[in-house]
This record gives sequence, C-alpha cells and structure tokens, in this order.
Amino acid sequence: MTAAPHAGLDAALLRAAPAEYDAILLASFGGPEGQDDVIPFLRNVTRGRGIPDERLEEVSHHYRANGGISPINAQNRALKAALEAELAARSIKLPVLWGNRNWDPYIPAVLQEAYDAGHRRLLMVTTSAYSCYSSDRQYREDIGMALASTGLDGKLAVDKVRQYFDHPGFVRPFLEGTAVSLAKVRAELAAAGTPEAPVHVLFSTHSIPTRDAEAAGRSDDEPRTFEGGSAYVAQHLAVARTVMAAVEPAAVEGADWSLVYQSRSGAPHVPWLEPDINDAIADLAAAGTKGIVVVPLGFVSDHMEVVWDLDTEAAETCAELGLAFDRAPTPGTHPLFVSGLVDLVCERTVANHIADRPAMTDLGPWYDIAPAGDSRNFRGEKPAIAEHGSTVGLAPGVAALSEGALARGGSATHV
Ligand SMILES: CC1=C(CCC(=O)O)c2cc3nc(cc4[nH]c(cc5[nH]c(cc1n2)c(C)c5CCC(=O)O)c(CCC(=O)O)c4C)C(CCC(=O)O)=C3C
Ligand SMILES: [Fe+2]
Repeated sequence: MTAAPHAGLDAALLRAAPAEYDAILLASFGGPEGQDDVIPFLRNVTRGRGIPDERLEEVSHHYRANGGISPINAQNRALKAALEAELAARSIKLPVLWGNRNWDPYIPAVLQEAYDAGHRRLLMVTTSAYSCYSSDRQYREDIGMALASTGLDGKLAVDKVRQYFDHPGFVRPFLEGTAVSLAKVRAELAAAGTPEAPVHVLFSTHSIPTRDAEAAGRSDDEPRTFEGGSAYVAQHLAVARTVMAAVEPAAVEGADWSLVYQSRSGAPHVPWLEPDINDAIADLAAAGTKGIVVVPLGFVSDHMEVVWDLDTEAAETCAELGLAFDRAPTPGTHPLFVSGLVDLVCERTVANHIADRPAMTDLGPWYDIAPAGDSRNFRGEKPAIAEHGSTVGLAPGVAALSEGALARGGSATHV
C-alpha cells in the first residue's frame, strides 16, 4: 500500500459512488474510411484552428498511402463486439454504444440516438489510457459540448471510468508482448552470431506539447510534483518500470530501457516532449546497441500512429542502422484488456459491482472525477463532464459532483 494519490484533496471527492447505468458509451478518436474522407476528417481534428487544406494535405500522406483508410474504426468495431461478448458471458445487460470525436458515428448523434432509444445514464469508456488534454479532458469536453448542442444536458447523464494506464487489463498484454518481442530480437541476434549483443527496450508514446504535459493530472488547487515533470510522463515511466520488473528476468537481462516519444506535430518553435524515437534509435546505435524492442505503451490499438510511425518509420530507422527490430502488440482485443474494461465498468455499477480497484503502479488507481481544472485546455476551456464541481452531464436530481453524488467507491489494491 502506498500514499493515496492527490493527497491535497479529499480522495473521497474523486471517487464516484456506484450508480445504475443503462448503457456503455465506447468513445474513440475516429478515422477516415476512404480517400474522400481524409481532408474532411483532418478538418474535424483541427477544427477551429483555421488550418488551410493544403497544409492538411501535407499531414495526410500516411492515410493516403493506406487507401485513405485508418485502421482505427475497424479496431473499434472489433473492440465493441468483444466487449459485447464479454458482457453477455457475465450476464451483464448493458448495451455498448460507439461514438467518435472526429468521424462518423459522431458523439452528438450517438447521444441523441441513445436518448431517443430510452437511455438516461451512460458510462463512457474511452480508447485512451493516460492523463493529458488529448486523452482525457478533450473527451470530457466533447461530451459536454454534445450535451449542449443536442439540448440533452439534464436529461441524459454521462459519466466516465477512470484513466486505466495502470489497470492490469491494460498492462498485462504489454507485459506478455514485451517478453515475446525480447525473445524474438534475442533469437535474431543469436542467429547472426552475436547472442550477447546489447538490446534496448523503447517504450513509445505520443509526444504532446510540454505545456499540456505539465497541466495533466493536476489542478491549480493541488500543486503536486511528478516524476519527469508531469503526470503524463510519470504514468508512462511507472508502467514501463512495472513491465520491465515483471518480464522474465532472463529475458530482460542485459536489456536497458527508456521512454521515448513519437508522432510530434505542431509548430517547430513550440516545445513538445522529447526525445523522438528515431533520434533515440540513432543515439543507441552509435553507443553500440544491436537490437531494439519497441513497446507502444501509449496506445490502445494498432492505429495509424502505430502502423506508420513505428512499423514503417522506426522500423526503417533500425534497418538503415543495421539493428534488429521488433514491435510488441497493443492491447487491441486481448481478452485481458476486454475483461479489464468490463471490470472498470463494474467498479461503477450497482449491479455486478466490483469493490476492488486494482492498480499496478503507486500512482493509481486514478480518480473517477477529475479535480477542477485538471488537464487544462489552453485553447479556451469548455464545459466538461466528470469534473469536480462541474454540473454538466449529471443525472437529474444530482446537484453537483462536489456534493451528494460522491462517496468512497471501494478500495484500492496494488497488484
Ligand atoms: C496524446 C494523443 C493521443 C493518444 C490518446 C488517444 O488515443 O486519444 C492521440 C491519438 C490519436 N491521434 C490521431 C490522429 C491525429 N492526431 C493529430 C494531432 C495531435 N494529436 C495529439 C495527441 C494525441 N493524439 C496532439 C497533441 C496533436 C496536435 C494537434 C492538437 O493539439 O490536436 C492529428 C492532426 C494532424 C497532425 O497534427 O499530425 C491527427 C490526424 C489518432 C487517429 C489515428 C488513426 O487514424 O488511426 C489517434 C488515435
Ligand atoms: Fe493525435
């Protein structure tokens, strides 16, 4: 047992009492499904920033090269089906609705359909595990804005499960995958006659602006310092360490590891998290590393960021430098991940309630209700659900998340 996270706040305020939900909302990013969708999709992603289509065309090359198709929607359809099967196997009668932030089926339409079908209280599960604006608050704002644009605020309640970066259902598939990838790279080096050659594990996640990282997982009322300067970095470091500690000692022997970043965009003068994975690979090669295992720790499925930036670009960097390379799988529809997501739902439900809140790092279990101001939106704050003191997305009769809606919702277990 370790100190409770968010020691400066009453931890009970960040735990939601179990409630009676009538559907699960699987919320994701969305992606284009053909060449004609690419520019409209990118306009959605960069909405409100006035980026000209010519500039959008420049960032579209990975979609263009793949027939204009992102793998992400197919992966979410598969995840939805897997969740439905797991719920049915446990006799949990909650339908799974699917909605995206940037492509059809769009979240506002899905909320309207849910309401028209008689649903009144949804529990959102996102395809995003860590804390930062893009992976947490932006989803909560998009629900807030959708409730406003549909006029459903006060009629349809939407809550959200905690960020699950250190839930065993998310971590264990990486643990398995890292061991397998290490064995493959070792075998390749052995076949080349250099079984003792140094191998390095690169845990890779999405780079974000440094300012966004620093605002992640904290509020102005609760100044708190994190390893690496932010909750976003600290969460990744803690999970990476957990994975390395759990992988077979023989497999990790002689293998060092580090956290690296990928998929940077934005203006060059704005600082983002570094080092970039390709720079890190070049530095490691110069220092004598002969094999690279890439673990896409920041991602839930093998979407475009993974298949392009890792399987294409990082793999090419390794090939050019003569390094052995293997990329571990993302959780995708791994049975442990699917059942872990259902467990996260059951933490919040009255029926089939699970009181245990497992977490594999000292940082978790992360909160159900974000502290006020958490993961700030520097482009202008919007109303967000699942935030302490917010009145958006609440069930009728619930005054505010700072009052009667909250109670200590079970106990934390570090596993
Ligand atoms: C932290 C994070 C995640 C992980 C958490 C999560 O999963 O949510 C994530 C996921 C994803 N990002 C994706 C795609 C894009 N992200 C962009 C732009 C940006 N992402 C950012 C951050 C993140 N992004 C940021 C700080 C920007 C800069 C602009 C801005 O401040 O918004 C752009 C615009 C063009 C460009 O700038 O390159 C695109 C097209 C897709 C779909 C992939 C597919 O189609 O398979 C997915 C899953
Ligand atoms: Fe992104």
